[in-house]
Amino acid sequence: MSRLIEIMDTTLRDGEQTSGVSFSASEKLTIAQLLLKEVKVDRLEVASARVSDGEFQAVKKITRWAQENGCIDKIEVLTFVDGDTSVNWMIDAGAKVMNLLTKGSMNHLIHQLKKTPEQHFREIEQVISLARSKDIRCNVYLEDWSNGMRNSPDYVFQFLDFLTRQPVDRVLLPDTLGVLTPHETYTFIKSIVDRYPNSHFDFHAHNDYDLSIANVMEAVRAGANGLHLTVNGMGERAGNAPLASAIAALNDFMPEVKTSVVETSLYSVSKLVETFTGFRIPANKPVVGENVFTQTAGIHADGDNKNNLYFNDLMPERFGRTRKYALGKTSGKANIEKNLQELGIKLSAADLKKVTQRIIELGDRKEMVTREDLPYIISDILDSNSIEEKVVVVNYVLTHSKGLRPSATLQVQIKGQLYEENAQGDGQYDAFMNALKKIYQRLKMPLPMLTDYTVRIPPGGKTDALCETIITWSINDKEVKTRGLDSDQTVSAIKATQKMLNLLAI
Ligand SMILES: CC(C)C(=O)C(=O)O
Repeated sequence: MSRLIEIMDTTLRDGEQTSGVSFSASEKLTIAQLLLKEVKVDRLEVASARVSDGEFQAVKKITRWAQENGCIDKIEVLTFVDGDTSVNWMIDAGAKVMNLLTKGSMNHLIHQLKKTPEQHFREIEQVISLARSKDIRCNVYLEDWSNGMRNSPDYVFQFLDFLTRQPVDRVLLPDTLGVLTPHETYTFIKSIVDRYPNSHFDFHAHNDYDLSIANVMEAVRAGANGLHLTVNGMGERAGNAPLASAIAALNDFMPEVKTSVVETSLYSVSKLVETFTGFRIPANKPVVGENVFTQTAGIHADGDNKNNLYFNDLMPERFGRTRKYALGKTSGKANIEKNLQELGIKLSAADLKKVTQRIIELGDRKEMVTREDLPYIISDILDSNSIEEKVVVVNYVLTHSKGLRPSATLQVQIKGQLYEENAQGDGQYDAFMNALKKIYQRLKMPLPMLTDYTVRIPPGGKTDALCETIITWSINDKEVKTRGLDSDQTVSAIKATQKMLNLLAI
């Protein structure tokens, strides 16, 4: 039978200690509801006591909701060894579980509190006893426990002996400065679990050396009963152990344990926290980052078609996500075909080659091409297919400066002959058109009237590659629309104009 590991999410307490992050009361409640109802973490640490009036109001809002929804025992608040102050704060805020912050290393005890272990334990005992008399349950944090195990293990064990005699539900073991190696995490926790087999121990990792997930796994292997995690790894300095990665690692590498967390809800809570904090999820962040289920190399997309050669167990669907195939200079035909399949578009081999070529060109210019761009690229290419290039805009210089009118110098090749003109205009494109008009007037050739000019970008707002200009022209009472596509808006208008010139020349 698998062992159940309790997951305590501390995004709203330790996560909020990320520099520059502060949740409003409503944001805290929304995140708490999502974490408890959808993600189904076991417990939530929502605030530190006494921090501010705003924090007090937020806790009140959450405890009121939790009372009504029968989960008040899942809401925890970090409190201090401060006589009756934190306990009274808890009572007023309606909270029922306190995580009492105490000193887990001799170093902290001597230099910060300037107290003996006996004094510290006596004060802790008083707070716990008061809290219990008010029907508040107690967990105890041993702050700086990891350094305590390194430098003052006798003190740590003296402390743990003391706690076994207290009405405490859980002992919380923080690697406060994120300094533990996986080996130490295992050894320290194993020695504690072996000595106190009937107590409950949570491990609280920090990510200063990027070892938080490895440490979380070693803590579980050593027998820890619970883990403290945060959404997106938010938290002080380098943050805490990220919830999504920890759950994925436990599920995939430790079949002997299980958690209650619902993997498919991890992405939505991650996005919610990103939105509320403005703290962007790195695109390569495991499980929740934008790019982590995107195959970029064509050879990988090709392998996906051949017995899923490039898949691992982290299938995006597990986390409510989908695999994507990037478009760019390394993506190749296989990636483009995958995207076309998703869009339900079929192309001839010749057109596919042209689309591939265009995407490589865009990629070479360091421009990002998204799936949303693809229909625009295709329609541009199909459009151009049917037009014979009798008129080519060969070269142009466009100027735009403060205090001077925009100007254009233009060279156009018409049926093999090169013509050059320059002109000014109200904008760069207007200057371009005025130069073009001069050439056409010189040749006594008519130019249609521009009657409409529309600019669009592909939907989703994610592209930085493309802008589409659709120009409506009117000539001899007939209307014709041409389209140009480029990352530069003026260039896309010039491309649409060249198409019109070629339609005219037919
Ligand atoms: C405040 C304490 C509990 C903490 O977050 C830590 O030690 O990491």
